[in-house]
Amino acid sequence: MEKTQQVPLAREEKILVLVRLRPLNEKEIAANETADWECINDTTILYRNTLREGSNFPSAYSFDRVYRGECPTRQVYEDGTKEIALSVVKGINCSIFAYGQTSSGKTYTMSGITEFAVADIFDYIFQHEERAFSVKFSAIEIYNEAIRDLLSSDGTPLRLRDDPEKGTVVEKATLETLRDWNHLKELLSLCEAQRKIGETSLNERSSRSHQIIRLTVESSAREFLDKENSTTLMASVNFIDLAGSERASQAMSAGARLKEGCHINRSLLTLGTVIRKLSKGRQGHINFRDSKLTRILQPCLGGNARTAIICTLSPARSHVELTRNTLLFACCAKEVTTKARINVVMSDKALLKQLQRELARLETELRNPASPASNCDCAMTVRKKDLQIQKMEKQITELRKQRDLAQSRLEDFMRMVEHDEASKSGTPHFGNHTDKCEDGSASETFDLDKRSFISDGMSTPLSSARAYVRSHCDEDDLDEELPRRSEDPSEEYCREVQCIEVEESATAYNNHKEDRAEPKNVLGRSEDANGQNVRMRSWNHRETVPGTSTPPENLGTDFLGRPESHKIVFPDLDFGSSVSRNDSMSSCGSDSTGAQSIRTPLGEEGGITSIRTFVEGLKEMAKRQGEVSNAEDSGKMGREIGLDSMDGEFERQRQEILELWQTCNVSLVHRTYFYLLFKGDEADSIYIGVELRRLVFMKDRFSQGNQALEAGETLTLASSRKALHRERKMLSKLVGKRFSGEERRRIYHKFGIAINSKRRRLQLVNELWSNHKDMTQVVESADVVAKLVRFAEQGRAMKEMFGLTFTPPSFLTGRRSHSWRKSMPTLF
Ligand SMILES: Nc1ncnc2c1ncn2[C@@H]1O[C@H](COP(=O)(O)OP(=O)(O)OP(=O)(O)O)[C@@H](O)[C@H]1O
Repeated sequence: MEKTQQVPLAREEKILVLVRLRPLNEKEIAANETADWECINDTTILYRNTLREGSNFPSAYSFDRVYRGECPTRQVYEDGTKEIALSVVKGINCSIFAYGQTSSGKTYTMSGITEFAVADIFDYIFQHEERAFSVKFSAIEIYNEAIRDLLSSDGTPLRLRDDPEKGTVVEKATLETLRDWNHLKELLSLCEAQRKIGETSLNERSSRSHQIIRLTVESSAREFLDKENSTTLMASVNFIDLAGSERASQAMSAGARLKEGCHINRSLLTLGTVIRKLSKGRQGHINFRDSKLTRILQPCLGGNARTAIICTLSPARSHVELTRNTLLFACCAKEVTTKARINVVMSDKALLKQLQRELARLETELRNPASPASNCDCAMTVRKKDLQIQKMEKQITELRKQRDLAQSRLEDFMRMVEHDEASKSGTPHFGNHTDKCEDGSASETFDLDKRSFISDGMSTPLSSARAYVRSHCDEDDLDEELPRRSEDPSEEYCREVQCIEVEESATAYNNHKEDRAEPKNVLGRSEDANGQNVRMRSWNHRETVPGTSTPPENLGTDFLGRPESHKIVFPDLDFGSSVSRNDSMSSCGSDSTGAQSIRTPLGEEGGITSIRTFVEGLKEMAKRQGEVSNAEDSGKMGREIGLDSMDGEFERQRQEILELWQTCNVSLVHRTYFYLLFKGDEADSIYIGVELRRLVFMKDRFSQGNQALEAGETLTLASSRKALHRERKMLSKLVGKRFSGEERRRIYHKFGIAINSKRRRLQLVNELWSNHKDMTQVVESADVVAKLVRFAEQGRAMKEMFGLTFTPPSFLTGRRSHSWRKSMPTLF
């Protein structure tokens, strides 16, 4: 019989923070330094300078463990970091890093910890012959904000790439499959030789870069290898030796050392800020992207990983300030929570099979009502669902009306545009309009019928805005001095910008998604960044490996495995809002991720024939997961699959959206509408989820140099940039119309534009939405664009119309819905 896939839970835990005090070194002793710090027990370190003046700083600091100078690294490893490091063999990502001022003992500590941990990992592997393991090694350093591969003599900086599934990825980093202990030692020596080291007055061999050594461990049960239902555990452990903070005056650095010191301090400052913000509970924007170090470390700092930080200290009085800084960092770090999961990778076949089984089960249950005992419950549920369906049907009718109204307005508007074009060129146009684009690229036929597509869906403001801008892209008379046209197309633009969906877009989008499937290797997984197949390898070098430690028991058995590729994943979307039906639908959207792999069969196999079936199905899935969760860990599962409310996620997601808008050159009008409409109500979660997925997809396509489809248009990074440029030009035309002279002056002032500067309107619109990190600017940009497009007059109805493709009538009315499937991708 086939194994049932467990739905493991995520485990939230605080970062483990250890403090290691080194003894005074020879130089410090020679300089008659006093040791001002003392570990008074296993968890507390005390500042003992009796001469110190009254200070605001505390004298005692407590952590998970503190270690005195004479304490060996082995002990720091054994009772602190070992358990975390060994999580990797159970499919849980983990990181151990050393933080502290220069010469405080980071490299000393991390080199020992790395070797002990790898020895134990080897040991575990040899004790578990029933599983086939593969261990890969990679090492990079971040030197002066450039990333270098420590396993390659080629000094070319490596690039960071944002991968929608894997997060931030270092491109083209060498990945060595570890053979044995000697191989590991060889690689470690290579890293040591390659790493940037320099002499400062505080440390003869001061590390001038942040070093990250990564081991990626994969394992599969031999019994199931090459079988359809094989699953793989895959996780990485990072050993991170940070460069040390330093004062230029103390390190006596100059020239190259000084420059290095500046880079080191800057990136550590960003790390400190990130940790400080995370310690306060992840509200607001967390600036992970401000340095390469924090981008790479993002998962260890609050993401899907277990993390230990070893803060190293010098006891010397002369270093008291830096020591205090380190302790403050450590105090914040101990408040940071991470949420590690078991990372399970399923083969495509196994995944498909499981989903088909699940689908069949749900259908059977719906067709044959449950046992008499639960009939009553069932009837209640059905009644409830019926009521919900009726309510939604009403909403659909209402939305249809709004859509039809928008459609007729759009048609009027298009007629007006054609008329306008015809009168300009002197040639009458009926129905079709050939649209010349600014870049001189191939013109496009603008067909009213196509534009009014609206059979089932509605477009996002983005698509409509673009349609309008395109239809006017021959208007280059944007200079402030040029006379304005007597008609004001912007009026229509403002009204129409809210409308309608191109149904074809969904189809094309879907097709693209299908095209996205990556090449698979024999284990059914994608190739890694180097194009190497990620394959199982058995381990055959028992005799060469030192260390005999026993693996920790029961590590993470109650974790939630979340996919990076085809992992078992239940929908990421928040299900908690009142629009639960919509949420349910979204869980069936098409995506190329693991989530998609789950969803596709539902749609493609046509197992869902009515909304009731569908809703029940999803509900059942959620319930099933809830059961597993209860069995394993009292109810956390609910949160994992999003049954709770948005839980403060809103701010984080909104920040992500702001950033993605900028990256993907999303229409300013779209941004404004979205920003002003969705302020974090419970019911907004679905829209936010939809927007995020759409943007992530678009960004992903762009970053691969591919096209994305948006409302039926093929977009590339370049074309989206151009569209945005055209939109800015259009908006610049409205500045004079919408704002009085006084208002304009005020706005120019706000955006730092000289009142008498040339083309100031264009300057202004170029400033709008130009800095997603500056929330004041975001708010003001939204305000200005809203006024330009008269958003305020459009009312709340817009919210419901905003890209609302998840209530396709044909689906809800029970028709077997082709268009439903087509409309789904806009959810992602
Ligand atoms: N706990 C310790 N016990 C004994 N010696 C130590 C200890 N920690 C560090 N040292 C010694 O102190 C010196 C500096 O240590 P190390 O190079 O590890 O510091 P670091 O924090 O990595 O410095 P940098 O940031 O400049 O690279 C080394 O000679 C090391 O052997």
